[in-house]
Amino acid sequence: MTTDAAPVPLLEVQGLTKRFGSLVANDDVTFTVRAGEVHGLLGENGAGKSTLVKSLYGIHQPDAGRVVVDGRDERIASPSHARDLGIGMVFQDMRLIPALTVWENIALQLRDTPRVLKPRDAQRAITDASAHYGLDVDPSALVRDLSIGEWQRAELLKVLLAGARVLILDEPTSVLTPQEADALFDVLRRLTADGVGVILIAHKIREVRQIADRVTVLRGGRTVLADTDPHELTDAELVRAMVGTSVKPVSRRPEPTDETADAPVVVSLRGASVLRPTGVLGLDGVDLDIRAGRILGVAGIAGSGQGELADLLVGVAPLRSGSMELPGLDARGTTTGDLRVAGVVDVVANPVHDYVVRGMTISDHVALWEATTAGRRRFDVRGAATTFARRDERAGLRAADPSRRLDQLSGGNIQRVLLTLALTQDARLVIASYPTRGLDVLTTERTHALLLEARDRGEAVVLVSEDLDELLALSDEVVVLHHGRVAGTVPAVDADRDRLGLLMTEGAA
Ligand SMILES: Nc1ncnc2c1ncn2[C@@H]1O[C@H](COP(=O)(O)OP(=O)(O)OP(=O)(O)O)[C@@H](O)[C@H]1O
Repeated sequence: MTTDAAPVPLLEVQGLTKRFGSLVANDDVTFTVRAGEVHGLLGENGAGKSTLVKSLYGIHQPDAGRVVVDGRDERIASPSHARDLGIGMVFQDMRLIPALTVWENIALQLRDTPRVLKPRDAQRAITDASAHYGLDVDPSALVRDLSIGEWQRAELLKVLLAGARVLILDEPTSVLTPQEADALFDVLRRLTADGVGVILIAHKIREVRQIADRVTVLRGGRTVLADTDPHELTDAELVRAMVGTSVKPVSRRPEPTDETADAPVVVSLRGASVLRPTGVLGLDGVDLDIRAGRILGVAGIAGSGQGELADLLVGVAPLRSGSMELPGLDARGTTTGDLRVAGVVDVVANPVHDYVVRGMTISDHVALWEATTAGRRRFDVRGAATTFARRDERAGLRAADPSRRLDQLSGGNIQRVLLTLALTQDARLVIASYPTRGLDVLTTERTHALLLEARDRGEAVVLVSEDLDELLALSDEVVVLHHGRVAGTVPAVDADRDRLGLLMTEGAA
């Protein structure tokens, strides 16, 4: 894709430094994006990737350094200024307005939005762009009714129609199924063929290999590898650049056995149905036995009932019909509080929204966790730092200092705190929804090991994930959900990507 590359880079960063108080999040960073390339921005959790792109999108103001756009020095004052300069960004937490249609959302951000919108013109522009880039989405659909993949495509269209020539994507695949991720990469190839420069924040080496033309690696806020063709490096060299040391071989589970297939049932669902807030059935007549000492993988395309299943098991969503028996849990009832005290631990799918309390430190969260899992009303904030240090040592996820505010940590570092608490809890049942989303390579490995350790201690683990490799590597069996129903339960020995993929998309035969 470099044949039509412009001689002047689309974007150049020199010596960029950004501090938050005494913390230096970006330290003398160098970074270049050329027309027609996908530039992978890599690094461990907390390395400074999001901070860098937020400076490029005008959300943060750097303390030092130059940002050169199309050969001109710019001080990017705000996101709208960035958009005027042709820089667009798609966020992890996508930012469309759910109550509006796709075209209304897009029209709101077009450069020359007229005072009176002409729906037909706007819809035609969107349909043309959808066809050109292969971004399939219905302009008249309400955003709240879209799947995550469609939502992301709508977001991309919005950014492209606003005139982006530098497109920033912050971990776009973390919410996508493998098929959706492949489709997104096809779109990125079309964009680069048109001369767009893409900045892609990514954690998975496989994806970097699949799509990135060049990579830059940040470590501890500094550029440790600039502007490099990833094909010149081995996987081990790439990971070493990110983490700074050699990496131990990947931990793989031993061959799955059926020794625990008859282990005691911890929770049993029969004909379990759960309503979504919109009033439609999210989970529809599900039969499932969750057993001690086993990992039950849950697969499905986004919105197939995974969320409702997790919510039911942790007491957030009530049963509409059917039954939930808890023979292996000494629970007084099925409220969230009862279940937590009985040893049900929840790694929520979206910690930033559903776990983090704004303004509170890690210690505060630890005290809250300890109190609710013990069914106490008293919060021991003073003892929390010590407790957390013990858990951190046991988990080995290198969580941040407990005096820091949780809402000020990077996404991956928030996840590490939650995992450190959840996977050192000695629980009865762990519901882990997308536990490695947003985690760097090493932390993902360690989290996998912790889930296997929990299983080997006899905990029942329900692992919800869109990463089929992860499900296949860890699960003893995989249940596939399709439109809220069980499309099939496949023992790990018989499971492969094709079989799971077919059940996910087609349902039961
Ligand atoms: N608004 C803020 N206030 C204080 N510290 C911040 C703020 N935003 C980021 N940081 C800190 O800056 C450092 C870099 O964070 P950043 O989010 O850029 O990392 P990242 O590489 O994107 O990580 P991840 O892969 O986990 O998303 C971290 O130590 C983070 O806690």
